[in-house]
Amino acid sequence: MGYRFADLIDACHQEWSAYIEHDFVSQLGRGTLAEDSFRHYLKQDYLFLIQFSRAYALAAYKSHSLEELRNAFEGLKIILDTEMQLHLDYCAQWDIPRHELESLPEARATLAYTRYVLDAGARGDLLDLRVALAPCMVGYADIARWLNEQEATLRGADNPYTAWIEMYLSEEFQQAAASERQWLDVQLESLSSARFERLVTLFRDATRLEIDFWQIGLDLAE
Ligand SMILES: Cc1ncc(CN)c(N)n1
Repeated sequence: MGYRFADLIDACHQEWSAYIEHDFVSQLGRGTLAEDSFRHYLKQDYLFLIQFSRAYALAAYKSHSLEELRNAFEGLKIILDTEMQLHLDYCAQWDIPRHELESLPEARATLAYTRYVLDAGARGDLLDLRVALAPCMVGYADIARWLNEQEATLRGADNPYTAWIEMYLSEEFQQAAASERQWLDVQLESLSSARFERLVTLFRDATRLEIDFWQIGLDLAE
Protein backbone atom coordinates (compact mmCIF):
# COMPACT_ATOMS: atom_id res chain seq x y z
CA MET A 1 0.00 0.00 0.00
CA GLY A 2 1.36 3.46 -0.94
CA TYR A 3 1.85 6.59 1.13
CA ARG A 4 -0.59 9.46 1.45
CA PHE A 5 -0.28 13.05 2.60
CA ALA A 6 -1.79 12.09 5.97
CA ASP A 7 1.26 9.84 6.50
CA LEU A 8 3.51 12.92 6.46
CA ILE A 9 1.41 14.45 9.24
CA ASP A 10 1.39 11.17 11.18
CA ALA A 11 5.18 10.97 10.89
CA CYS A 12 5.54 14.30 12.70
CA HIS A 13 2.33 14.45 14.63
CA GLN A 14 3.80 16.25 17.60
CA GLU A 15 5.27 19.10 15.54
CA TRP A 16 2.08 19.37 13.49
CA SER A 17 -0.13 19.76 16.58
CA ALA A 18 2.33 22.24 18.12
CA TYR A 19 2.02 24.28 14.92
CA ILE A 20 -1.76 24.08 14.39
CA GLU A 21 -2.64 24.66 18.06
CA HIS A 22 0.13 27.14 18.87
CA ASP A 23 -0.59 29.76 21.57
CA PHE A 24 -0.44 32.49 18.94
CA VAL A 25 -3.27 30.73 17.08
CA SER A 26 -5.49 30.15 20.12
CA GLN A 27 -5.02 33.72 21.34
CA LEU A 28 -5.89 34.96 17.86
CA GLY A 29 -9.03 32.82 17.92
CA ARG A 30 -10.11 34.14 21.31
CA GLY A 31 -9.34 37.70 20.19
CA THR A 32 -6.91 38.12 23.11
CA LEU A 33 -3.71 38.24 21.05
CA ALA A 34 -1.79 41.45 21.83
CA GLU A 35 -2.05 43.93 18.97
CA ASP A 36 1.75 44.34 18.96
CA SER A 37 2.16 40.61 18.44
CA PHE A 38 -0.18 40.60 15.48
CA ARG A 39 1.47 43.71 14.01
CA HIS A 40 4.87 42.09 14.30
CA TYR A 41 3.54 38.92 12.68
CA LEU A 42 1.84 40.92 9.93
CA LYS A 43 5.00 42.80 9.03
CA GLN A 44 7.18 39.70 8.98
CA ASP A 45 4.50 37.82 7.10
CA TYR A 46 4.56 40.50 4.41
CA LEU A 47 8.26 39.67 3.89
CA PHE A 48 7.49 35.96 4.15
CA LEU A 49 4.83 36.16 1.43
CA ILE A 50 7.23 37.89 -0.94
CA GLN A 51 9.71 35.03 -0.57
CA PHE A 52 6.96 32.41 -0.83
CA SER A 53 5.76 34.05 -4.05
CA ARG A 54 9.26 33.36 -5.38
CA ALA A 55 8.91 29.76 -4.20
CA TYR A 56 5.68 29.35 -6.22
CA ALA A 57 7.46 30.90 -9.21
CA LEU A 58 10.17 28.28 -8.68
CA ALA A 59 7.42 25.62 -8.60
CA ALA A 60 6.31 26.88 -12.03
CA TYR A 61 9.90 26.55 -13.28
CA LYS A 62 10.12 23.00 -11.91
CA SER A 63 6.78 21.95 -13.43
CA HIS A 64 6.49 19.44 -16.26
CA SER A 65 2.80 19.57 -17.11
CA LEU A 66 0.16 22.17 -17.76
CA GLU A 67 -1.65 21.07 -14.58
CA GLU A 68 1.47 21.59 -12.47
CA LEU A 69 2.05 25.00 -14.05
CA ARG A 70 -1.56 25.99 -13.32
CA ASN A 71 -1.18 24.85 -9.72
CA ALA A 72 1.97 26.98 -9.25
CA PHE A 73 0.16 29.91 -10.84
CA GLU A 74 -2.84 29.43 -8.47
CA GLY A 75 -0.52 29.35 -5.43
CA LEU A 76 1.15 32.56 -6.54
CA LYS A 77 -2.19 34.19 -7.33
CA ILE A 78 -3.67 33.41 -3.89
CA ILE A 79 -0.64 34.97 -2.20
CA LEU A 80 -0.52 38.09 -4.36
CA ASP A 81 -4.24 38.78 -4.79
CA THR A 82 -5.80 37.41 -1.61
CA GLU A 83 -3.36 37.06 1.29
CA MET A 84 -1.29 40.11 0.40
CA GLN A 85 -4.43 42.21 0.02
CA LEU A 86 -5.61 41.25 3.50
CA HIS A 87 -2.18 42.17 4.87
CA LEU A 88 -2.26 45.56 3.20
CA ASP A 89 -5.81 46.17 4.48
CA TYR A 90 -4.77 45.34 8.07
CA CYS A 91 -1.64 47.48 7.70
CA ALA A 92 -3.70 50.42 6.45
CA GLN A 93 -6.21 49.97 9.28
CA TRP A 94 -3.43 49.82 11.87
CA ASP A 95 -1.36 52.69 10.47
CA ILE A 96 1.58 50.66 9.24
CA PRO A 97 2.73 52.69 6.21
CA ARG A 98 3.70 50.91 3.00
CA HIS A 99 7.22 52.41 3.05
CA GLU A 100 7.79 50.83 6.48
CA LEU A 101 6.94 47.41 5.02
CA GLU A 102 9.30 47.95 2.11
CA SER A 103 12.27 48.72 4.36
CA LEU A 104 11.73 46.17 7.14
CA PRO A 105 14.64 43.96 8.14
CA GLU A 106 13.83 40.25 7.96
CA ALA A 107 13.66 38.51 11.32
CA ARG A 108 15.93 35.48 11.66
CA ALA A 109 12.95 33.13 11.69
CA THR A 110 11.66 34.65 8.43
CA LEU A 111 15.05 34.26 6.81
CA ALA A 112 15.47 30.72 8.08
CA TYR A 113 12.07 29.47 6.94
CA THR A 114 11.85 31.14 3.55
CA ARG A 115 15.41 30.34 2.49
CA TYR A 116 15.04 26.76 3.71
CA VAL A 117 12.06 26.22 1.41
CA LEU A 118 13.70 27.97 -1.55
CA ASP A 119 16.81 25.86 -1.06
CA ALA A 120 14.77 22.64 -0.83
CA GLY A 121 13.15 23.59 -4.14
CA ALA A 122 16.39 24.60 -5.84
CA ARG A 123 18.17 21.39 -4.83
CA GLY A 124 15.29 18.99 -5.27
CA ASP A 125 12.43 18.42 -7.68
CA LEU A 126 8.87 19.70 -7.72
CA LEU A 127 7.74 17.15 -5.13
CA ASP A 128 10.45 18.22 -2.66
CA LEU A 129 9.40 21.82 -3.11
CA ARG A 130 5.67 21.18 -2.74
CA VAL A 131 6.22 19.06 0.37
CA ALA A 132 8.29 21.90 1.88
CA LEU A 133 5.48 24.33 0.94
CA ALA A 134 2.67 22.14 2.34
CA PRO A 135 2.79 23.34 5.98
CA CYS A 136 2.17 26.82 4.60
CA MET A 137 -0.88 26.24 2.43
CA VAL A 138 -2.37 23.06 3.91
CA GLY A 139 -1.37 24.09 7.43
CA TYR A 140 -3.17 27.45 7.38
CA ALA A 141 -6.29 25.79 5.96
CA ASP A 142 -6.17 23.27 8.86
CA ILE A 143 -5.58 26.10 11.35
CA ALA A 144 -8.64 28.00 10.14
CA ARG A 145 -10.80 24.86 10.40
CA TRP A 146 -9.38 24.08 13.84
CA LEU A 147 -10.17 27.62 15.01
CA ASN A 148 -13.65 27.33 13.57
CA GLU A 149 -14.27 24.18 15.62
CA GLN A 150 -13.14 25.70 18.94
CA GLU A 151 -15.88 26.93 21.24
CA ALA A 152 -13.48 29.55 22.59
CA THR A 153 -13.11 31.18 19.16
CA LEU A 154 -14.71 34.60 19.19
CA ARG A 155 -16.51 35.48 15.98
CA GLY A 156 -17.64 38.71 14.38
CA ALA A 157 -16.80 42.30 15.18
CA ASP A 158 -15.69 41.55 18.77
CA ASN A 159 -12.61 39.79 17.47
CA PRO A 160 -10.15 42.08 15.61
CA TYR A 161 -8.75 38.99 13.86
CA THR A 162 -12.03 37.78 12.34
CA ALA A 163 -11.06 38.89 8.81
CA TRP A 164 -7.86 36.85 9.08
CA ILE A 165 -9.73 33.71 10.17
CA GLU A 166 -12.42 34.18 7.51
CA MET A 167 -9.87 34.51 4.74
CA TYR A 168 -8.23 31.20 5.55
CA LEU A 169 -11.66 29.59 5.99
CA SER A 170 -12.82 30.90 2.61
CA GLU A 171 -13.86 28.48 -0.11
CA GLU A 172 -10.99 29.71 -2.30
CA PHE A 173 -8.27 29.00 0.26
CA GLN A 174 -9.78 25.72 1.51
CA GLN A 175 -10.20 24.49 -2.07
CA ALA A 176 -6.59 25.32 -2.97
CA ALA A 177 -5.37 23.43 0.11
CA ALA A 178 -7.61 20.43 -0.68
CA SER A 179 -6.30 20.18 -4.24
CA GLU A 180 -2.73 20.42 -2.94
CA ARG A 181 -3.44 17.48 -0.64
CA GLN A 182 -4.89 15.51 -3.55
CA TRP A 183 -1.85 16.17 -5.74
CA LEU A 184 0.45 15.11 -2.91
CA ASP A 185 -1.62 11.95 -2.31
CA VAL A 186 -1.08 10.91 -5.92
CA GLN A 187 2.65 11.69 -5.89
CA LEU A 188 3.33 9.93 -2.59
CA GLU A 189 1.50 6.75 -3.51
CA SER A 190 4.33 5.08 -5.44
CA LEU A 191 7.36 6.24 -3.44
CA SER A 192 10.01 4.03 -1.87
CA SER A 193 10.31 4.23 1.91
CA ALA A 194 13.75 5.90 1.59
CA ARG A 195 12.32 8.69 -0.59
CA PHE A 196 9.33 9.07 1.73
CA GLU A 197 11.64 9.42 4.75
CA ARG A 198 13.56 12.21 2.99
CA LEU A 199 10.26 14.00 2.40
CA VAL A 200 9.31 13.53 6.07
CA THR A 201 12.49 15.42 6.99
CA LEU A 202 11.53 18.32 4.70
CA PHE A 203 7.97 18.38 5.98
CA ARG A 204 9.05 18.21 9.63
CA ASP A 205 11.65 20.96 9.20
CA ALA A 206 9.17 23.25 7.46
CA THR A 207 6.62 22.60 10.23
CA ARG A 208 9.21 23.40 12.91
CA LEU A 209 10.01 26.62 11.09
CA GLU A 210 6.30 27.51 11.04
CA ILE A 211 6.26 27.04 14.84
CA ASP A 212 9.21 29.44 15.12
CA PHE A 213 7.34 31.91 12.95
CA TRP A 214 4.36 31.99 15.35
CA GLN A 215 6.77 32.36 18.22
CA ILE A 216 8.40 35.52 16.82
CA GLY A 217 4.96 37.10 16.96
CA LEU A 218 4.65 36.32 20.67
CA ASP A 219 8.27 37.23 21.48
CA LEU A 220 8.40 40.23 19.11
CA ALA A 221 11.71 38.72 18.01
CA GLU A 222 13.90 40.26 15.33
C1 LIG B 1 4.38 32.05 7.99
C2 LIG B 1 3.18 31.75 7.13
N1 LIG B 1 2.88 30.46 6.82
C3 LIG B 1 1.81 30.23 6.00
C4 LIG B 1 1.04 31.24 5.50
C5 LIG B 1 -0.14 30.93 4.63
N2 LIG B 1 0.15 31.12 3.28
C6 LIG B 1 1.40 32.52 5.82
N3 LIG B 1 0.71 33.59 5.36
N4 LIG B 1 2.46 32.80 6.66
